[in-house]
Amino acid sequence: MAGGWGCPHEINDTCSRVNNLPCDPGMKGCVLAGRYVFANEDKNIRLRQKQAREAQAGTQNPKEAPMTFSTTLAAAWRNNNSLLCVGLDPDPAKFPAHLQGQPQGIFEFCAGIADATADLVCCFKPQIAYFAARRAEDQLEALIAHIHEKHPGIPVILDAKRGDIGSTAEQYAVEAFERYRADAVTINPYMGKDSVEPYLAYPDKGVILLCRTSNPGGSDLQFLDVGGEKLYERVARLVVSEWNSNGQCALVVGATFPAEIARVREIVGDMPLLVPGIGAQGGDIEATLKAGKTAAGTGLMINSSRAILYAGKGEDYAQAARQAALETRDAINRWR
Ligand SMILES: O=C(O)c1cc(=O)[nH]c(=O)n1[C@@H]1O[C@H](COP(=O)(O)O)[C@@H](O)[C@H]1O
Repeated sequence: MAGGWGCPHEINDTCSRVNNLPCDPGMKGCVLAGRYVFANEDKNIRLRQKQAREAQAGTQNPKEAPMTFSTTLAAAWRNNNSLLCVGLDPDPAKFPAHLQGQPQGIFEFCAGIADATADLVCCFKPQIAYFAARRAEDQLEALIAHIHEKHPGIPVILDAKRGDIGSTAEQYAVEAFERYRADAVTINPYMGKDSVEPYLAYPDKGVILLCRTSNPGGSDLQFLDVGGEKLYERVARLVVSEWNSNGQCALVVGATFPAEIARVREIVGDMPLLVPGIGAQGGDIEATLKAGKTAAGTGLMINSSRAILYAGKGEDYAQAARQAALETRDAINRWR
């Protein structure tokens, strides 16, 4: 017998998609990642899953207008002819004088950068710590809403690097996707599949897992041998073979380690890679492209934050950022 109000699962059955939580007909639906899923919402989830699979295979029906992270990213790669991700890491100490001490200065600074570069990027990546450290979460919310409204084809990745047990991860997923309305979020895979499932339960959203990070200390754990392979290789294999059933996953691989970019590309096929580490961290653009581009010349979100944000120090900071973004996009495109 089906649950109340058209719940697609059986009463007292379990929802196999997330944590085997029990169906709850009394709540008019079944429990999914702490939310209640109604029959029509469930249908939408199935439709979006189908669209994501078709977009990956290139067989989507244009009339169905798929709106997943993967399809929006693929369209931005194409429409803006760009693999550049501009990272929004606002540090007020580096702001131009006219924005220093302004109550909405963080929003103003980042919105200025976004408006000046939106036609040159494939995505934006705000780093949550820069906002939270200054009690500016409301400005982060406003910034993401601003980007959605003014630049609707450009996906926003919330860089939060979350990772916790399932029940807590459910709250982080609500924070990223429902509070901030991000299109994707960065996640630490260290606690395993059940810690990632609450994010995967949003099949139209991107889940970007740390694999081979750009910092020197990344080698402390990610380079450990685990039964004949390196830990980062195991992460890549797990994600592509077991976690990516909705086609919504991507991996972080630093531009500072091109040999590992090549190895990850070998393991994951065409899965998108978020590649931070060019610009301020000194990663090499040519080596990154040679190691990481797909056969179609895409597959990468190459992040630069400080080198673009602080290219200029005056009132024309956004124009200076645009010039830096343009040069970086073109330097990337030279090797596609
Ligand atoms: O997940 C990330 O974005 C990330 C992963 C990584 O391995 N290395 C890394 O630098 N990042 C982030 O990418 C951005 C790099 O900034 P810049 O070095 O200024 O370009 C920062 O927001 C970092 O938090």
